[in-house]
Amino acid sequence: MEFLTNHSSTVNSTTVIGAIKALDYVSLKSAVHSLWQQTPWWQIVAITLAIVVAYDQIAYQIYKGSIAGPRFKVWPVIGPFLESLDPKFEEYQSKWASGPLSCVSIFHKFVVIASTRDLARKIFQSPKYVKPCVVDVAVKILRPSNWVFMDGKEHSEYRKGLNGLFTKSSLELYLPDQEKIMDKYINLFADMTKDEPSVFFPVFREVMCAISLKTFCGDYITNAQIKEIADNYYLITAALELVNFPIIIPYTKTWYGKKIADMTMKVFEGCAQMAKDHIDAGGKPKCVMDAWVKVMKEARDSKDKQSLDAKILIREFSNKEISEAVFTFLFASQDASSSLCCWLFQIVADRPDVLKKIREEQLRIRNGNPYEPLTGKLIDEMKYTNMVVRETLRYRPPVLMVPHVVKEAYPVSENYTIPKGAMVVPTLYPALHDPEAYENPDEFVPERWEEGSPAWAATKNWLVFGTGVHRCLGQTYVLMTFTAFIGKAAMFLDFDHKVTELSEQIKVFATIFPKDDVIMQFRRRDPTVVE
Ligand code: HEM
Repeated sequence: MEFLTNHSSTVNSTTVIGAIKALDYVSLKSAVHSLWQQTPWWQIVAITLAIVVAYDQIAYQIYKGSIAGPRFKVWPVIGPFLESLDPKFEEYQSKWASGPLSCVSIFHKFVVIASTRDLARKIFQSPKYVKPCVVDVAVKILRPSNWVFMDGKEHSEYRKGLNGLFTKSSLELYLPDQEKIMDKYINLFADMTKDEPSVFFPVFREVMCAISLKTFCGDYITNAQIKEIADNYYLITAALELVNFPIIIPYTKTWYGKKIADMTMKVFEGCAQMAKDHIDAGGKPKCVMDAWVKVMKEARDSKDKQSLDAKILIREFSNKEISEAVFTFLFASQDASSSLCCWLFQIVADRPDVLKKIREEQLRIRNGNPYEPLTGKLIDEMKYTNMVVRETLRYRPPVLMVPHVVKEAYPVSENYTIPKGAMVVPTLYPALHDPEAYENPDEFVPERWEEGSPAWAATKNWLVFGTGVHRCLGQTYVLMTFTAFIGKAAMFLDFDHKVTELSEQIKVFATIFPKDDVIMQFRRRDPTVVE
């Protein structure tokens, strides 16, 4: 009975509240309607804008909490959008110096920048909370099915299958084809600057693209295809600028970028089929595609499939899948390798003592024969040349920062939690210029990489290639290829760098480059002598 009473009283009060609500709604609706009719349009626009700006400022204050960053968003809503169109290295540096964690907000995006070694490492090693992110349009250019967009277990399984393509023993197989391209460009450098110096930024980009394409596709890719891809690759970099329109509109940067990416992947598909035919016919692997196809074949032929540790390789990959993955290798390597190439040639040219030591070493390990073909063993003996490459990577790390997206609220420090959906950017440069790890960090000193030295001991600071589950797949490749390339170039060419007031200044274009684009002249020399 009591239940019934209570029940009926509930029904009654609900009915009454419902009636009041209905009344309220009707009167509220008519009040809003008459207010709408009485208010001039410009006042409505002004009020809406004020609400948006106030919401944006309040959200910024809440997200910012105690970390460093502008007190208010000086430019409402857009934030420092205009500065981000033309990023300046010095502005990045002052941001890193402003605090271990600092922030900016551009449009709706809240970005947290981590500038200490330990915070950067922590972020790289927190796949539970973060994953690497690329600009929106990258998904369209690289295609959504691409492995680089995988996360968690799916990513690590796939990655296991790729690691073997870039081990030292695999890389040794690719050396003969790589050396052909190195020789070709060493000659070209001398020919093209016979009469006067030239700007080398575009030339170094072309060399890097050509070496990568030869490594990935061997002789399946023709010289004409290499030339076409190398000539047009900059359209892909331009399409993937940090600030870009996410929808692909015909004849815009992103449209051209996608066109070149599709064309390149089409070429790779054809190469993948040729690699399959070659390996099926019992051929030896000579390039990355061959190596991949060979492991697939081994898995197919293996009686004991479980004994293969990379289970992912047991399945067959289509030509399209291979082409998409190989495209990501090109994409990941092209800008960073071009940056390293520019700085390496400039730095060596500006330091005749370093150039001389490289030559001495190259001739010594080849027993005086500069034409000795490249092998893994020979590159292992290039200790000093390797130290020069390593020090260039430390002194001018191509990748300054690696943007990540926060998957769930991330307590990155005792006092600060990064909100879900924000971007967090671990930076690499400060760790690589940390005076505690590297004495006089702003000086170029290859000798700091002598075996057993403090620089070697500071493994935690070596963030050139990132760390954790997404660490660079190509790091051994980079050290081997560049050591071999600068070693050969030093023997066969005299380097002359035209130093300008911009040579040591840093330009940010995806990675970093000398601001004057490296003006150089090369002359052929007798490779059998040091002086
Ligand atoms: C100087 C040259 C290079 C530098 C400085 C560099 C640097 C980096 C960095 C900082 C990352 C992000 C790592 C992380 O999130 O922890 C990365 C990722 C990657 N790099 Fe490199 N890289 C270089 C060349 C290459 C080359 C030559 C290749 C391929 C042959 C390559 C393939 C990749 C791939 C596939 C990833 C993504 C790995 C994943 O998500 O699992 N990189 N690289």
